[in-house]
This record gives sequence, C-alpha cells and structure tokens, in this order.
Amino acid sequence: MHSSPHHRDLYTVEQVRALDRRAIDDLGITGFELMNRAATAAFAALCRHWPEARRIVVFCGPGNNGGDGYLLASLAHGAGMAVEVIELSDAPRGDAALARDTWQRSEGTSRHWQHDAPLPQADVYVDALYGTGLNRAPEASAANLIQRINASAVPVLALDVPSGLNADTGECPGVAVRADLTVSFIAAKRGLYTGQAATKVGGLQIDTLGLPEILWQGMPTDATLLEAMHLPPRARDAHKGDCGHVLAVGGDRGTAGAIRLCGEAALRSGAGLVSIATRNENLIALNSARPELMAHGVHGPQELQPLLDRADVLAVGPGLGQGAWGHALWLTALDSGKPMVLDADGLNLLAREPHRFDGHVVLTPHPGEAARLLGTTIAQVQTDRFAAARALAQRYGAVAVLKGSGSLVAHPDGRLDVCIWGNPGMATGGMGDLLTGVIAALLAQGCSAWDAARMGVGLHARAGDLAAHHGERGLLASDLLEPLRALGNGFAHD
Ligand SMILES: NC(=O)C1=CN([C@@H]2O[C@H](COP(=O)(O)OP(=O)(O)OC[C@H]3O[C@@H](n4cnc5c(N)ncnc54)[C@H](O)[C@@H]3O)[C@@H](O)[C@H]2O)[C@@H](O)CC1
Ligand SMILES: [K+]
Repeated sequence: MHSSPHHRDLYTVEQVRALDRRAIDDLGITGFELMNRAATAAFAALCRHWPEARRIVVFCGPGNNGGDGYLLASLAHGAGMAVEVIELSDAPRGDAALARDTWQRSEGTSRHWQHDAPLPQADVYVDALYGTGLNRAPEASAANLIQRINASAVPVLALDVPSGLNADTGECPGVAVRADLTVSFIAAKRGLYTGQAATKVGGLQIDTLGLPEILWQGMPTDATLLEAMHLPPRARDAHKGDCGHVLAVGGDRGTAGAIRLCGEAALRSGAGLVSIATRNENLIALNSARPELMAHGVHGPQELQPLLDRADVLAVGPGLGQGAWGHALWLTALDSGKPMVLDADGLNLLAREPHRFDGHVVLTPHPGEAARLLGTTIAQVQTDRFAAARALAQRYGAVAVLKGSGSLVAHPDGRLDVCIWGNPGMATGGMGDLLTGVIAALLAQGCSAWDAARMGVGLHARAGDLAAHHGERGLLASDLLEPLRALGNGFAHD
C-alpha cells in the first residue's frame, strides 16, 4: 500500500535523505517530530495487521531507526501492551537518545542484547535495529540477534527497512531480518524492490508521514515501478502482415527446445508471423511440435540472409551456441541493423566481441551474462543491480533487462523501471527463451525498444504469476504460453 501520489517513484537513500532534510529545513518539521510520526504510522500498521497482539518486543539499534523503535515502544506501552525493549550495546545519540529518554520516562526498561540469549516470547517482534544508515554487514552481536529473530516463529514488523538489507541496492552484505511486514517512511527506497529484498521485506507499506505534496515537487527520483501497460486493441480488419514478422535465430544441435520456446512465446504474444532459423536437424521436431512456426534449416550466412530480409524483428541467441555456426549467424544478424533482442549465447558472443548499438535493440542478460558483458563478477552485479543495468545500457547503447528477482529495465539515457512481479517457480530452464520471444513480438507490433522491454518483462512476470496458481514448484516455461495469450493486450496494476 502506497499512500503517496508518487507511488510509482523509487528513490535512492541519498534522495530520501534529501527529502528528510527538506522536511526539516523548509517545512520546519523537526527530526524528532518525523521520528514520532514514523513510530505512530508503524504502530498503527502493527495494530491493523496483528489486531490480537498484546505482547511485543522491540529491538533497537543505535541510530534513528532505533529511535523509531523506542517511540513505538512508548506508544504500545501507552496503549496497554506488554512491551520489552532489547537494544544493542552502542549508545544512541541525537534524536535516538531523546527517543530512548521518552521510552524510559514512560517507565519502560530496556536491556542489552546478550550473545546467544534466548529471545522472550511475544506476539510480534519489531525490528528497529538498522534502517537506511546500514553501511556494512551487521557485526557479530547484531548478526547473532538477527539470526535469533529469524529462527523464531514470532512474526516481525520491520521499521523502514528489514535490518541488514541495503535500502539503496537490495543487497544484503551479511545476515538480514526476514520481516512479515515492512513499513517504510517518507518515500519508497529502491532497494526494497529488487535483489534479495523479496526474501526479506514481506508485505510493504509506504507511509509519507503526512508530509505535504510540495515536499516531492522538483525532487529527483531514481527509478519507477513498472505498472500498467497496454497495447492498443488490434484493429478489427488486421491481417498478419500488420502484426510483424519475427525471425528467431538459434537452436544449435541439441538445443532446439530453446528456439522453439522463443518462437512460441512470440506467437502467443501477438506476432503476425514467426520464422525460425536453425540447424537442419531440428526441422522435423519443430514442424511437428508447432506447425505455426516457419522453421528453416540454415548452414550459414548465405541461407540466413533472405530470411533476415523478410523479417521485421530478430530474436538472436536462444540455443545459438558460441561455435562457428552460431558466431557466423550472430555476425550476419548484427550486420542487418534490424531491431532485435539478444539473449543467451547472443549475449555471450557480444561479451567476446563488444559492439555498440544505436537503435532498437534489447539485451536480456541474467546476472551471469551481465557479469560477462561488464567484465566483472556476478557478486559485483548483484551488489548494485541498478548500477549494473545502467552500465549495460550505456556501454552497449541498448535497452538492458537485468533479470532476477525484481527485474530491472534500463534505458541508455538513465531511465530505469523495476518489475516486482514474478515468482521463484520461474527459476527454471526456458523462461529466458520465452522472455526473448515476448519482447521480439512487441517490437514487431510497433513498440519502441524501451516499451517492448518493459511491457515484455511485465507480461512475462504476470504470466508466470498466473501459471503459478497451479503451483510454483514444477512450473514449466511452456505453462506460461496460455497465460501470455490470456493477458493479451497488457496488464494493469495489482
Ligand atoms: N531524520 C529523519 O529524517 C528520519 C529518520 N528516520 C529513521 O532513521 C533511519 C536512519 O537513521 P540513521 O541514519 O541514524 O541510521 P540507522 O538507524 O539506520 O543506523 C545507523 C547507525 O548504525 C550504525 N551502523 C550502520 N551499519 C552498521 C553495521 N553493519 N553494524 C553496526 N553498526 C552499523 C551506524 O554507525 C549508525 O550508528 C531511517 O531508516 C528511519 O528509520 C525516521 O525516524 C523518519 C525521519
Ligand atoms: K529496521
């Protein structure tokens, strides 16, 4: 639930700090007052979410996040709950120290966390250890406490950010609290939506602390949540030539399945015609599996060229391999200058032979392919997925989709959208081949690379979520084909 009119806007931690400063300096609201509002909002969320809660334990860290915790503890105490505060040994400073005084004045007691001590029972744990100030992995004592919290069966409300999650990047440098509900203050921090966030955040509510609309005016944002997107309805008198012709290039020996899934996804996403350029050996299997795919055996560039000439859009890479055959086709496809989607070995070849595009090209790497394209490691990519996605787009002059939980779509000009749909059932072979086909079909129907990539990522994730109604575990890529068709023209916000 977002209470802000800017509910699609995502911010870096730096930008949220600037918003805080603006509220304090320009609107004259004190930091302590903001802390009070944060605690009030979080306590209201606690009561809504766990109406039966009578006993709570609040874990307070040394910074302002801990300050929010002390004030929440006072509110809960005032409301008649049994409240216990457990704090880390570092003494709070500034507003957090004032908040601690408030708690002590309300006759509250707190005790320091003792390594490996058993945690008191409670109806709800409140995590106020670290917020946006986390700048490294939680150290031994805090890490031990976080592990204890996660091992307990008590539900957890996280204040602002689950402690241990980097609110800027979605990475956890060490252990992090696994929350059931996170109430985040003032603005949506981008790190709550990608990377490891999905395993830590639980339900997410953004509370703008009653700050007025003008606070956000003119303030830069970093990214946007992917929301509703729709293709215009198909004209009643459309014919197949109006809907674009996709040529999918790939399917080396033994990998016919990849190119078939890509082609079928393009068909199910509305491409008028889909041709496949593949190994001769795959033709019988492809034709009998899906007669609507126009499969052609190609030995090399000469046979590929006439197919390229007839296509509007290319999907290059699924099952392509990086051998002489795949490499020759890849080079010919790139030379055509057609709008295209590059995936899988299409990307691995690009990492070997970098090329800058200047047109309607979409790259769809998973973190491993992204690491090769950027000459870095997977860990480095995941440490800051936002930076990695933008670096890919800028380096290659193409729209870049960085796949994985919370897929990112980056434009070379710096725009970036985050997709929060999809599910772990989609971590299986063939899912990427589908995405390539979906995006190619959208390009073929006239979308720009930016729109096709964003809408393709959204359709693919929503189709995955629909298909997962029958179970996440055991989900097959081909299970998404019918839902892709059912989604038809697009998707709306949840
Ligand atoms: N002043 C404001 O603008 C507001 C701040 N608020 C709260 O304040 C939080 C930010 O407060 P702070 O900037 O004080 O930061 P935090 O409270 O997130 O934590 C910073 C403290 O933890 C220490 N620390 C950071 N990483 C550590 C690690 N890995 N191991 C051990 N110690 C570590 C830092 O040295 C510092 O003492 C927000 O997340 C939010 O909860 C809210 O009260 C709303 C208003
Ligand atoms: K927290």
